[in-house]
Amino acid sequence: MNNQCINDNCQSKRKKKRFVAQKSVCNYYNVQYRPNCKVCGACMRKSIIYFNRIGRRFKNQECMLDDIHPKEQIGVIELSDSDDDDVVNNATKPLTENSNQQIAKVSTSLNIILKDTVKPLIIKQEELCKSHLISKKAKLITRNEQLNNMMQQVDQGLEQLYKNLYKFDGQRKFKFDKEISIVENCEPSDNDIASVSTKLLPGLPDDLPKEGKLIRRLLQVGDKVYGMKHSQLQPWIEAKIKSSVSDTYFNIIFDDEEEKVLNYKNLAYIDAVNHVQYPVGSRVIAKFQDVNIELTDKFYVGVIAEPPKYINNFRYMIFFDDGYTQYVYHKNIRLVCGESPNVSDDVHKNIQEFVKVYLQKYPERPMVKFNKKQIVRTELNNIWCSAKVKNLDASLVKLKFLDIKIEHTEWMYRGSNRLGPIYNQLNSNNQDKRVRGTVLTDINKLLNRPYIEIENPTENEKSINIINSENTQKIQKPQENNGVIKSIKIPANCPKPLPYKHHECSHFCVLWVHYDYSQTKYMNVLSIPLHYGFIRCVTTDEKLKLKKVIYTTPCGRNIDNENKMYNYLKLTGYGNSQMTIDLFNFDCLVNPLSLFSVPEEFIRIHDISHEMEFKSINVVNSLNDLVPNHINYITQRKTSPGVNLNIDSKFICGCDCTDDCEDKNKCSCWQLTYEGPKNYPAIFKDHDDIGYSSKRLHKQVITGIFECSANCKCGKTCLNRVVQEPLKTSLQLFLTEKKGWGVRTLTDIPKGSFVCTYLGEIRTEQDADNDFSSNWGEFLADLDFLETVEAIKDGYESYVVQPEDESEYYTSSSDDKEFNRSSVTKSKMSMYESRMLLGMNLQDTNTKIDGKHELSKLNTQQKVESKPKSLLRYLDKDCSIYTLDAKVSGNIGRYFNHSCDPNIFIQNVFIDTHDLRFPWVAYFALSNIPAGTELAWDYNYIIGSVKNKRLMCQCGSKNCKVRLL
Ligand SMILES: C[S@@+](CC[C@H](N)C(=O)[O-])C[C@H]1O[C@@H](n2cnc3c(N)ncnc32)[C@H](O)[C@@H]1O
Repeated sequence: MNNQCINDNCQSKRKKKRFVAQKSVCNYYNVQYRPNCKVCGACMRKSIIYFNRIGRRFKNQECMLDDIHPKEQIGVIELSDSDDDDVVNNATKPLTENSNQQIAKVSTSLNIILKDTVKPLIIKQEELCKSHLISKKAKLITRNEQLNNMMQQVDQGLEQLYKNLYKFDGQRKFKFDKEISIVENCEPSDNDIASVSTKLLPGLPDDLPKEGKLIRRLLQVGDKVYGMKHSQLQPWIEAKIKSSVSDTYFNIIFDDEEEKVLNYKNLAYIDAVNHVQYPVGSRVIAKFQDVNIELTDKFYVGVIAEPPKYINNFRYMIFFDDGYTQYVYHKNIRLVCGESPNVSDDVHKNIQEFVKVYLQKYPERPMVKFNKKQIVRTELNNIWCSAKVKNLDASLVKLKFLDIKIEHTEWMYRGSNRLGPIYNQLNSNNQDKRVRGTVLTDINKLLNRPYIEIENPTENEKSINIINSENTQKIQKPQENNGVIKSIKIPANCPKPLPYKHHECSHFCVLWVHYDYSQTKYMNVLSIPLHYGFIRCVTTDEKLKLKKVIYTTPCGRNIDNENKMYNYLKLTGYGNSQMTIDLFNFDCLVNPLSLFSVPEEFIRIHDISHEMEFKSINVVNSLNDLVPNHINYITQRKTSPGVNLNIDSKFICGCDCTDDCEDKNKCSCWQLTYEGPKNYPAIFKDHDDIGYSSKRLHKQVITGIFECSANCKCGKTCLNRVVQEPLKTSLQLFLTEKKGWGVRTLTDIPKGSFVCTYLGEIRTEQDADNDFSSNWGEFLADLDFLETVEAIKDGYESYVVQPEDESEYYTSSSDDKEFNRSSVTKSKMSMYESRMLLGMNLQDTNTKIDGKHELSKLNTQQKVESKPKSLLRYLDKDCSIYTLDAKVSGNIGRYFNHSCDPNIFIQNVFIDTHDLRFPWVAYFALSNIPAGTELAWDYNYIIGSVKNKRLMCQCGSKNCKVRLL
């Protein structure tokens, strides 16, 4: 039989006598009452003393709650002192009818007595307890407020500490310690011709007159002149006017006494003009310098093609009649005494058409943009050869021809149609009704191949401005940027990291923060972890003298890189509610708390997506009252009749991964992404660089990305699911001053982040072409994935073949050499097919005139040949190209404007179908993008390709190409 005291903390000896514990005693010790419960004498006394005290208070009408109560709460305070044990014991004794009546009587009179005596006491006690609790509640509220205030102070202190670590100057820029220099987006070194404009520029030469009206003086008998003694392509010789035959014809005598009657268009003044500069288009003779053939200081006839300016070292560019182009100083140029109203009528037939078109279009000049060592297909003696860029000088390029027996190097004008890119553009420049072609990807830029750009005529002025405005530059904010960068506050009641104690991490480390992505709609994406128990700070690594980002996890661990964070998330993740790695960023130039904020009054529409996107996209107009034209906002692509898009998941393969597709070698979807680049080893050198890394994309994969899909075993947190996720970036549609509507980011976007997709209606090319409402294709984007991949093949070997000095290009490994060589041979075949045609039908104008000075075809125009045939031609009839039309139906992606200095790029991604004609079109960040910046991509429009359409570019970037179309 259990003889233990019901008080767990009973101190009395085991042998001491135990009594039956009544209900009230059990209550006092918070033990459930049972008839055989026992209590020792001491513990019973203690409870009786307590109840006596309480009873007295009750009787004296004092608040019972003011007393000291046992620590454990008492379930019931029983006022009766009836002995249940007695009741149980007595229950066995039979009661007589008489005694029953007596009990009933006593009970009634007791009830009456209790009603008269105890009830008023209970009512009083109720009142007392109520006021006691009210005053206690008030005290707790005050205390709670005090604690909240203290919490706020701590938060403010922490925030200040945070700001100090960032050195946040209120205008969002970060300041760094002096010894640290962080170079972002380095310019491509002095190889790049663009860098010429930022080099230290020379001063104005003393002998260079100002611009002004050119006046030709009349020729007098006895004047010394230069005359065309032999032919237009030979040097002009000094002579004297012997007599005038008419106003325009003169009899001249050369030094060797030979006489000739020449028109004044074949005579030039003996001295350089000194009152004004020679304008572009002036007919002149100039000293031609040719180091190769030692033929210097002789005057040849030509036309001024470019005026002297900072960027060309204050020299004139001259198109000589024999086809050469050279820079010449003012002092080495003489004005021809007369010229036709159209100066091109006077030049040699070889360059006549070229000069005519050039002067008509001037100052707009398409030129090939080169980097040193690039290889470019160039015409020489009617044959297309590979030539390597040796040097650059403003508008000229020095090329060394590679696949010819006799060494040949020459300076060429970068706009010459002997250069493959210019030639191709001229030949493919059949004007169209709408924009098309390489709209989504410019292969040449991407692969660092030479490409054409229109020279910016104001470049010269710009470079002067750069020099003069140093330090004094005051950028006036355009009105469209009517917002400020604020730093958001993480609410004080958000979980904060616990002090670190040694432990193994598991999902318990983060379970308590209750992360739920569906609740994050209004948070900056990078601030999400900071709302759920993480802290992020920037510290200086004393050893490396570099700033670095450290996250403190909810369990107090410090993590300083992406890999460790990924492992942490893996260890602590639980199901689908785990955080993904793209919510974290370890770049100290990115601030997860920055938020671009515009005054409320400029917000015209709260959400242009009508809550179809996970993030609302508000429409802001700080310029006028306009709102965007209505569009049918969509979050999935639509198809128009005739487009057979099959997104049945049965037709795509899926992976079996259960590791979030972390092991790329085991994931069959990742392998699909790797497949394309295998054909282009010279372009995709580093296998690890291809595709997503921690859900970010740092480099475009032209051969496409294949994401995991509905058919895969992997879950939502898979590393190969990026573009298919709902919109995470906080975007805003706003009215720009010169480009219509545009899109800006409200938060900092780290480099490589997925921004959003470009959605529209998929239409057949023919359907889009015939639809006049599509206009010139403003909202069309050709799904030109296949064409783009084809374009990589085309000319692939010009990227690989470096026959001149192989050592520079082949890697040291002999295996690699073999690899590259075989790819050269392979691609040469296709090159042969596609390019050799171009060499045919060229006029043979490369004849020697004077035995020394070779006639070049630098500027001569060749007959237009048909475009190289594309593989697409051989594809099935049904494999036509499709177009995304976002004019009527589209998403936020349709509003992104063009910039010549873009901050986002396009990537083709396959998700719901592996039909290569139907990629998803996705935008990714090209660099870290600060909050408040407009997002813009390079439209890659081919200038002049749309009939009757001319569009000036308003992107405002330093490298603006002036024309968009
Ligand atoms: C795809 S839409 C972009 C959204 C457009 N701004 C709007 O208001 O709907 C392309 C059009 O935007 C304008 N645009 C885009 N970038 C431009 C730029 N850099 N300069 C001038 N206009 C530009 C041109 O009118 C172009 O036809």
